[in-house]
Amino acid sequence: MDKKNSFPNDLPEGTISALVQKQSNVQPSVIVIGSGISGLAAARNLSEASFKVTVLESRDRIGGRIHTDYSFGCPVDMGASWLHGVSNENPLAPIIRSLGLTLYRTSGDDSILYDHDLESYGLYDMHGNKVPPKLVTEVGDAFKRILEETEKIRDETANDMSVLQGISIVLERNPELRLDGMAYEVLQWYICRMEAWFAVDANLISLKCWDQDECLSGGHGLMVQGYEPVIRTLAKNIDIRLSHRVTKVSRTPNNKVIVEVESGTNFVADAVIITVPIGVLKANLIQFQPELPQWKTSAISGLGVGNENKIALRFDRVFWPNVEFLGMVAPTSYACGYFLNLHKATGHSVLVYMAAGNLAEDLEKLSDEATANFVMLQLKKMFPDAPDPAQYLVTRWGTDPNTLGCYAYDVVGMPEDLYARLGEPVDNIFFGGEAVNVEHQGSAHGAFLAGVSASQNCQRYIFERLGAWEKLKLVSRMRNSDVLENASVPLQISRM
Ligand SMILES: Cc1cc2nc3c(=O)[nH]c(=O)nc-3n(C[C@H](O)[C@H](O)[C@H](O)COP(=O)(O)OP(=O)(O)OC[C@H]3O[C@@H](n4cnc5c(N)ncnc54)[C@H](O)[C@@H]3O)c2cc1C
Repeated sequence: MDKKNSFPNDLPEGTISALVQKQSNVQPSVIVIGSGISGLAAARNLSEASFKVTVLESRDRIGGRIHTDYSFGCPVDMGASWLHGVSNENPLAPIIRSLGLTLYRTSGDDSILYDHDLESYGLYDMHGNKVPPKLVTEVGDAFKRILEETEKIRDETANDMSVLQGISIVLERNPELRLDGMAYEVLQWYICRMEAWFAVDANLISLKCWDQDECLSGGHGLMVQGYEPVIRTLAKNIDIRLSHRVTKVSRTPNNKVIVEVESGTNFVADAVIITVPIGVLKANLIQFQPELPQWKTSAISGLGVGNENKIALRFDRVFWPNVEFLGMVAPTSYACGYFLNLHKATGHSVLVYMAAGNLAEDLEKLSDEATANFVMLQLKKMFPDAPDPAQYLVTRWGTDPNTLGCYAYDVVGMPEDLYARLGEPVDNIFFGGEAVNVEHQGSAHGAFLAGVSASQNCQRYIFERLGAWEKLKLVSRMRNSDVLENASVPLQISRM
């Protein structure tokens, strides 16, 4: 029996499907916009509760900001690549375990501001001199202290300011924490790494909100086989229409939604779940009829969107040391940089350069070739004899019309309830997506949870409209045996 198109006949009394069948013989329908991890989580949840679900996706592929590229002959994640929180409390753990995927833990530290595994770093200055590991550790300790002092500034000041401003005040007040020479450059590198977490420069990050993310336990682990298998699993048997760019969402007087796509085709359903990136919402690429209320539009415009790009380089041979990260220190955080050494985690001779904030935006002004050349110049500062890469890949998350940025960040002085408001439904329009998750925004697991939560709200809305919410024993969680099969096996952690 095709689960997508009809109800099973043996519906237990008290389920939504049985109730709806009895009342109207019409299966409740939901359109999900976007086939990233959030949209797929929402679609899967609803599909398993016997809703008719259609996913409309603008790209010709699924996964959104999770995108594993295989053109190097091995998996390379050009969007999300880490599982933040390598533990069973991570909502993605059951899927990862059931698929037998391996994680390479780069750091056991749960901190988001200081998530460094110092032993596996190789840092160099602009002239190719290796930074002594002792200095890296010392500056790391100083940076930790600076962050602690910065927290005190936050606690004693009513008004918000940027993290950079907070750090400047700390250095003014504590001359012993000021650094110079190479130590100053290493400090800039730590700031560069922190900026990469938020995907925005430190002069734009809100001090009030900067460390408010909930961090799951277990540290940070790279998905050795890439994130793609997770996406494929969630997408299994879901009706997904690729190359369907939504341009308009209209509510009708009879409680339906009409969703229009670029080609002019309309889709009608009882409700819609929007999981497009915050950058797409901010750019008003989807029109709403009637317009969204002011409390919603101000939440959309109030959030910031950062940018991060990856430049992956495949070489014919490994010529770099066996460390997890190779970094360049410099007089400003903008001029610092780092490469993730995928060889250590996966055995493939691939380096991934990661640029965030202003640098990520500036790189998008260059051609792919010029970007790869820029990255090679950085690499040659460390390894003058580095050969040309055999292949390279360049992302443009900031200008890609399907994304328009990397993920949400907290703007200085923003109201505290923006994420919550973003997640609030407007009648039968529900909102999922990374930026909606109050505790884990900017992450794959946060986006997944936001999708699950939007689908639960959507189910509740439809059941309430049917007037029988209390009577129903709802299934509002992932219960698919396909997905959770073998869920009791442990997470596989490797360390090469
Ligand atoms: C470079 C980078 C590195 C990252 N690293 C990590 C990491 O290591 N670990 C981690 O946990 N998280 C990471 N993230 C964040 C993580 O990737 C995202 O939070 C998550 O994938 C977002 O999922 P989503 O479903 O909310 O959005 P998306 O994955 O963006 O899905 C939204 C979908 O909507 C589609 N869409 C857009 N406009 C329309 C339209 N008009 N009509 C129809 N469809 C539309 C898009 O094509 C897309 O498929 C990273 C992100 C980036 C960009």
